[in-house]
Amino acid sequence: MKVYNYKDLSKSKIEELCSRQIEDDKLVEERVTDIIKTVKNDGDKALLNFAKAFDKVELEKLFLDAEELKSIASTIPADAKKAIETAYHNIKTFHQSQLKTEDKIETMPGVVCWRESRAIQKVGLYIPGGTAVLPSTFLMLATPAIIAGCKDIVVCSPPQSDGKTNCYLAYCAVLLGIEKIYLIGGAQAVAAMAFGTETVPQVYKIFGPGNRYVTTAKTMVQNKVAIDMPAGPSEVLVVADETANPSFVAADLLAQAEHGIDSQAILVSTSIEIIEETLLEIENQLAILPRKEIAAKAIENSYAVLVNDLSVAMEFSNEYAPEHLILATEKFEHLIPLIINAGSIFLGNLTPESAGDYASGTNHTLPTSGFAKAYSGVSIDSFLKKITFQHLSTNGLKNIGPTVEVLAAAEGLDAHKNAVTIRLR
Ligand SMILES: NC(=O)c1ccc[n+]([C@@H]2O[C@H](COP(=O)([O-])OP(=O)(O)OC[C@H]3O[C@@H](n4cnc5c(N)ncnc54)[C@H](O)[C@@H]3O)[C@@H](O)[C@H]2O)c1
Ligand SMILES: N[C@H](CO)Cc1c[nH]c[nH+]1
Ligand SMILES: [Zn+2]
Repeated sequence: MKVYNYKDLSKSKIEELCSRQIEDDKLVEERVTDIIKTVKNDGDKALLNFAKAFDKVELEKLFLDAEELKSIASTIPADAKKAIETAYHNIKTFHQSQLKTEDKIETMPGVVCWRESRAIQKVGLYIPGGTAVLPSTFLMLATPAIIAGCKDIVVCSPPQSDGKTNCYLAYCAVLLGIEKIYLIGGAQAVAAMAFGTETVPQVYKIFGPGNRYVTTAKTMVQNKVAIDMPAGPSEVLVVADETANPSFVAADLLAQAEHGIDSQAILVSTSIEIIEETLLEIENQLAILPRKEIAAKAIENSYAVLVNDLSVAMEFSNEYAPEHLILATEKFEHLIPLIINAGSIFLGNLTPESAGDYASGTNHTLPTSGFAKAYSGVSIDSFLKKITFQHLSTNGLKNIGPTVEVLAAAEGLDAHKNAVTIRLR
């Protein structure tokens, strides 16, 4: 991990450090364009071929039904079952609290406006399963979809080498009442849900994180379906001062680094001692990690920045716009108002990012690659449309009518003006 001193960084170097561009981005785009086209043209046949090519499995069929899921789920160990249920409870509790009814507003006497929410009827959820199968993502996506009231919930996840899925995903399906999992991964899953195939239903909005193939596919199908956000390779930025614990900081950096070689783990600190001790701790902790090759590669592509005070650290963080921001300091309260761009925040030295990944209740599907400047993470709102209503009484029509008539005339739109005039007569 390279160490920079903020005061030596030019504006363009800061931009470069905050960009997540990877050399072969073009190649991934070309490959994904081809995958989408093939799924659009060949439907299920393409999906079976891609499963063979990318997931190394010859599937007999493209989904597991309720009976099969129940049977796989029955093999889950008791402690995992309990942990999934606890996580589900917290995620459900937090997301249920986001359901709000808005007030009706009288903008002028007799003119009443309000908004009501309606669930998106057909949604597609992508559950990653390449380097690691993520049942936690299943909970993070399906729980708010169900609370919001989505009617058709299509779930795709890459198949295992035995053409099935694991007991954790299957147990989530049983717990959530999801009766089918489509065994489709990568860009082809996104294409299948965007365009539909003989077997996979077409949806209106696609949700879920994934690798660069998945994320590129989601951005490419946006003229056909809505998407939650670009939620690509995981990233974390830790702001640490002299009150931070280097072992904890190293553990948090490695937790995101182990997701994939293209993950980013950034440390911004006011203390060179904390940076140096964290780097040593990373080496120690890496040595005993089963996924050490992946994590080491991601750490190699990451960096640390020495700053002279915490406000500069926050400035850098806002420019980077991390998916996860950890404030590893006892003085985190003062920093909260300075946060502008970030997906989810972890406060103080005792709040590991993993808590949010699994079980605190907040959603772990979050914007990456700087998209936290404009997108929020998944929430109940992601599964809802907000529809506006208005009602004019006789008095309301009299009050608002002249304003509409004048503005319509100013735009030269006489039919608009007449729709009011005819009622005022
Ligand atoms: N931002 C978030 O909210 C968030 C949350 C969880 C996970 N993540 C990220 O999700 C990602 C999951 O990635 P993953 O790879 O483990 O699983 P994945 O399910 O996203 O991707 C696996 C699929 O990628 C496709 N694929 C692999 N190599 C390919 C190739 N050469 N050409 C075409 N397609 C190919 C295959 O179809 C395979 O099924 C990680 O980067 C992780 O950091 C992000
Ligand atoms: N850190 C990931 C979001 O970037 C979420 C996750 C799932 N499992 C473990 N972590
Ligand atoms: Zn994680």
